[in-house]
Amino acid sequence: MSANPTILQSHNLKKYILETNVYPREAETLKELRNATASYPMGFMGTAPDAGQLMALLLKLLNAKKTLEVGVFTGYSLLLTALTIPNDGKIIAMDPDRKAYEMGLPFIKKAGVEHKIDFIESPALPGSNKESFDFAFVDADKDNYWNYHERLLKLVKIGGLIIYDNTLWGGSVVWAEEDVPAPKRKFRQAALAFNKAIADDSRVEISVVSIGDGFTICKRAH
Ligand SMILES: C[S@@+](CC[C@H](N)C(=O)[O-])C[C@H]1O[C@@H](n2cnc3c(N)ncnc32)[C@H](O)[C@@H]1O
Ligand SMILES: O=c1cc(-c2ccc(O)cc2)oc2c(O)c(O)ccc12
Repeated sequence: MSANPTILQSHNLKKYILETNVYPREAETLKELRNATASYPMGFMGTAPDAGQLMALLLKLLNAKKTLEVGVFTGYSLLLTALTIPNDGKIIAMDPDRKAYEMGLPFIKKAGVEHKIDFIESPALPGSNKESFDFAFVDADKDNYWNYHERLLKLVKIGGLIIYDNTLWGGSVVWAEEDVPAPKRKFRQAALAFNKAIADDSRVEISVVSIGDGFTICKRAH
């Protein structure tokens, strides 16, 4: 897996998509946050901008107002969501790493969307089981995705969406185990198990999209 993971077959094709259709439409504050994150430790973990563009489109299609985010880091996906939902929308965002969130906070403030964010400095998941969210984005500890899924199916409304990031884990889901760098094997196994389980889950309609590091988009069916 490279420092800038892509599962598209061609780096040139990815560059073309970014330069032609993604960067020209990316909000200035998001661009600034992305650039600042690039020199932050583990900066490569930020959600890919092309995947973010798809997420914004889905948020708009859904008219999402109340959302949940598990795994904030410096806040690329958080700022993107805050810029996309209406002015009276709310995002509950959970991450034990307040320092990374605070690195991105000036960009959130500059964008004028801080009032939409309720940052919880804690590992997920929230205590409540009340179903009320239109949308959830999960981009945290990959070996916990199934636990998040079970919980989110109680928290997201019927018809709502859940997106899981990194479900193709740098494309390594189709590699031989011995070709995967040892530190990456645990989350590869987690992605393999998650992808198999979600395929069998009739509570959701799904699409696995080879964008960013792999997005699994789930619509709660019942
Ligand atoms: C890949 S980064 C998130 C990237 C973010 N979506 C973005 O666009 O910049 C993963 C984050 O998950 C957080 N994390 C790890 N375990 C977690 C947990 N149990 N609950 C919530 N967040 C967690 C880490 O602290 C890290 O900031
Ligand atoms: O290399 C990574 C690592 C993570 C990661 C590790 C441990 C956690 O508790 C959470 C996240 O996440 C990544 C990620 O989301 C990404 O898009 C690329 C690389 C990594």
